[in-house]
Amino acid sequence: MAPADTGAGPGELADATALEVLRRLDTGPRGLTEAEAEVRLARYGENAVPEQRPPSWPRRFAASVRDPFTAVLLCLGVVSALVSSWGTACVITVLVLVSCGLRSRAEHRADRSAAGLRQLVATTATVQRRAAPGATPRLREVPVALLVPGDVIRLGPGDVVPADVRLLRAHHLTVQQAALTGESAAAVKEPEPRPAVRPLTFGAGGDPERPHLCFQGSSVGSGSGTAVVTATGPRTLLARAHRGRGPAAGPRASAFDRAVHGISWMLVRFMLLTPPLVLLVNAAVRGRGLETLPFAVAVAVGLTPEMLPVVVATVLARRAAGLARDDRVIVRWLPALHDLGAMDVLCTDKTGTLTLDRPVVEAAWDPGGRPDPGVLGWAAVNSLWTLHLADLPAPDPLDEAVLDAAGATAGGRDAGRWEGVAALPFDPGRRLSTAVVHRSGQRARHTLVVKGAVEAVLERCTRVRAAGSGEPAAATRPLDEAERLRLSERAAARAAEGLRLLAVAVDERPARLGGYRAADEHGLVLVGFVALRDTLAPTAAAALAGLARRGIAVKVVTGDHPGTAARVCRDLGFAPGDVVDAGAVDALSDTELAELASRTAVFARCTPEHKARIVRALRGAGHVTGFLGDGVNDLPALRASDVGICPGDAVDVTRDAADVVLAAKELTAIDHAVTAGRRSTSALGTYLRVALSSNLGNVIAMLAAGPLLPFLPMLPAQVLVQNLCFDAAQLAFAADRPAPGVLRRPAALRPPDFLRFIAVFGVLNAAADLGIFAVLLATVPAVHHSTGQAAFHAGWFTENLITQALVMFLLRPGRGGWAGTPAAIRAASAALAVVGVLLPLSPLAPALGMAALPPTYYLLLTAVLTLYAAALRQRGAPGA
Ligand SMILES: Nc1ncnc2c1ncn2[C@@H]1O[C@H](COP(=O)(O)OP(=O)(O)OP(=O)(O)O)[C@@H](O)[C@H]1O
Ligand SMILES: [Mg+2]
Repeated sequence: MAPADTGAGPGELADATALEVLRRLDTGPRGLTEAEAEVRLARYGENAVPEQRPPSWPRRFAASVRDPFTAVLLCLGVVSALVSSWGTACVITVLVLVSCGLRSRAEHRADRSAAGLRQLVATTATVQRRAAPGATPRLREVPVALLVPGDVIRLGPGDVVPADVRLLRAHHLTVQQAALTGESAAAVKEPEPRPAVRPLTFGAGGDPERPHLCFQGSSVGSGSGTAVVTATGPRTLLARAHRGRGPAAGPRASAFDRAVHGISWMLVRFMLLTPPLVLLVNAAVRGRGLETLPFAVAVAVGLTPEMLPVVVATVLARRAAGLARDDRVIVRWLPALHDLGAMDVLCTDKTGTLTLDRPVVEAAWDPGGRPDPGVLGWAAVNSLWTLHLADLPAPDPLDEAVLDAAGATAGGRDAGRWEGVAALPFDPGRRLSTAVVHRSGQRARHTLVVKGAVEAVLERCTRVRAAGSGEPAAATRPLDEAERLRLSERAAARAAEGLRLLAVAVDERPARLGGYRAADEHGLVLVGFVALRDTLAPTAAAALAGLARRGIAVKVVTGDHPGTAARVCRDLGFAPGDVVDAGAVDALSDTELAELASRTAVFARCTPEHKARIVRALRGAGHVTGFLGDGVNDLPALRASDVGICPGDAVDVTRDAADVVLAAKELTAIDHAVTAGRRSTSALGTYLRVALSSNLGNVIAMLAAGPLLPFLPMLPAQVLVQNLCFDAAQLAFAADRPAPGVLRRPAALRPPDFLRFIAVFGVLNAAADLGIFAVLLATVPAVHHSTGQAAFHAGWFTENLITQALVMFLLRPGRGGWAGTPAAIRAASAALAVVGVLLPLSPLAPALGMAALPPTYYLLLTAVLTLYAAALRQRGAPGA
């Protein structure tokens, strides 16, 4: 029988019972058979997540047209068409088309080079399927794309909900649904439907506020659940919310966006001001009317760095493609590359990032510090039953290590004689996990078995087990403050050896019917400690050293014990200084925290919120802050950072939120990513400085020429041809290779720095132009007649192109000059100079309104250019 058509999503199933939903989907709690899943896949298609689909060509093109420069160019085009200045309108149209085309192509290329890698780190879902109708169901990881309606899946901490689902079972499940609702607080989910509290604003797609429904794109924060898939692919709520919208914007407004927007809007204002200003000056001084409008528009076009979007996209895309190819680093959206280059602080988590998170149990002791395998037995009871009862898709590495080690011991075998009643799975806020169990056949008494961070467990204990591994109630004594202190000092001493410590406590109570909550974790009896050793990530030490060389301050922010954190840092050759316990930061204001954070290298015992708050404080203090982490507890900090980085084996939600994924797991790849970021920023900065200062110089010269000359200094067509030549030559900056010195410090695009630079060199450029005006007025015969004016125009055209060619290599930072300039830029600037000299002498000259110049002009031009080059050298380029 075919399942009910799930095209309508869970809307009509919203209030149905779990059984009813399973029946309508023609499935059962044991899941589908592989054969049935295949049939359904053919029928419903793949379960593609909307934002992972690459945008189509028309969409990409449309997105590039929305750029402010393109928009202003189009406005100028419309103005030109209105005054029938068809030549200008055509040139503008060509500029827009070429710019958008080149930009789309660059982005498409970068996408393609990362696509292969994205497959490597693609998310999977844990699905329960059967080989044949009679077979037992097996849990299996399948690519998210292969899920079909009716599949039964497991959800655990760190999972991204892969499709729209209806819960069948849940244990303390919380999900974050920001992707759908924008609400960042976690929502509690449970299988019992509650009637809608408000009308279904989400139409037939279902309502994220319903507790028994989870939706594609949400992330599991804590707890676990089993659910049946109700809608996949284009039928999910997320897909429907996406429909009709362009590709999803980047995760947040980054430092790059702010910089580029700052610069863009500054220029757009200039450009909009230019035409009225040119008209006004010409009308006031020379009494010219609207006939100067085409010229005014051409000047505004000349000021526009219309190739900026292309150069940005090409530079970033080229670097991103290089990183994907050579270092297997995926830059999920291009502006993150600039932020990597600008990053001056990197906060990193410890477990799973600097260490491998494959701990091995090293010892277990009773509270007196004597070896005691019985403690491990209790820890194993906790691990086994939290795992079983909470339906976790995969065990936590700590639990896995405990179970591995206990398997061989008597305590471990003993674990099987208990039966589970309830479980409160681990969450990084509580730092505990609890299993409630009873002995086989003895249902009247429940035993709470708690394990977790030493301080978290100790503060919930009131008694200590005296000795031996017998029943918890056998021989206990009260736990007073002095003993609590002694126990935590002993634990701290072991942590300082680099061990990860867990405290284990139990309590026996009369059985009860109601469920258990975190509030029940009190009045416990401490039974002892389990110590685990984690291995350092092989590339972590080299990566930390590399970051220090790049001028990036590293801060370790971990949920682990201060002692363990300090030791791991020392083993990695990183000085921990005074480790701050994150509990102490709660009382601090944001400014106090920022001050503390700037001089602290290690924060321990951080909750996920602490990690995020530290990142926000550093950003607030003006640092471009990166965050490197792999776990669910890193998610808020990753989102709060300027650039979120995660290793390739991070949990799904973290990978989903990161801007940069290190697919090869090698942390040293961060160094290459940072270098790539700084290189691209340097190339963009050079392009902007060169393009803007010469454009500004030309505009100043044209404005000055209005009152000085009885004729226009250049015809509109000439302004546009010159502009096209500049644009073509400046595309070479996409290939810029900055000097090594540039890579030693964080590099960012800062609008105020640009303004200062552009103002100085713009004026210098205008001075050279005015110099050449004087030369031309002195050397060109009959300058008041049309032939003389054609020669004048040619003279300025030649000078403009050569000065532009000069700045292309004189204004590069670091080792500038001819020898230190990449071949592509040398070739482009030489070509520009050649065109500048030859075009006025070529057969094309009359068509463009230019005429040949007298030889004395060339002599004097050489003098002006020499002076100009000397001035450029003297002012020096930035970063030299
Ligand atoms: N499965 C677990 N059961 C009980 N306690 C746990 C479990 N996992 C971790 N803990 C305890 O909770 C503490 C905090 O864990 P959390 O996951 O927040 O950080 P972490 O893994 O120690 O470090 P990092 O933040 O560097 O990843 C751990 O140091 C450990 O003492
Ligand atoms: Mg971690």
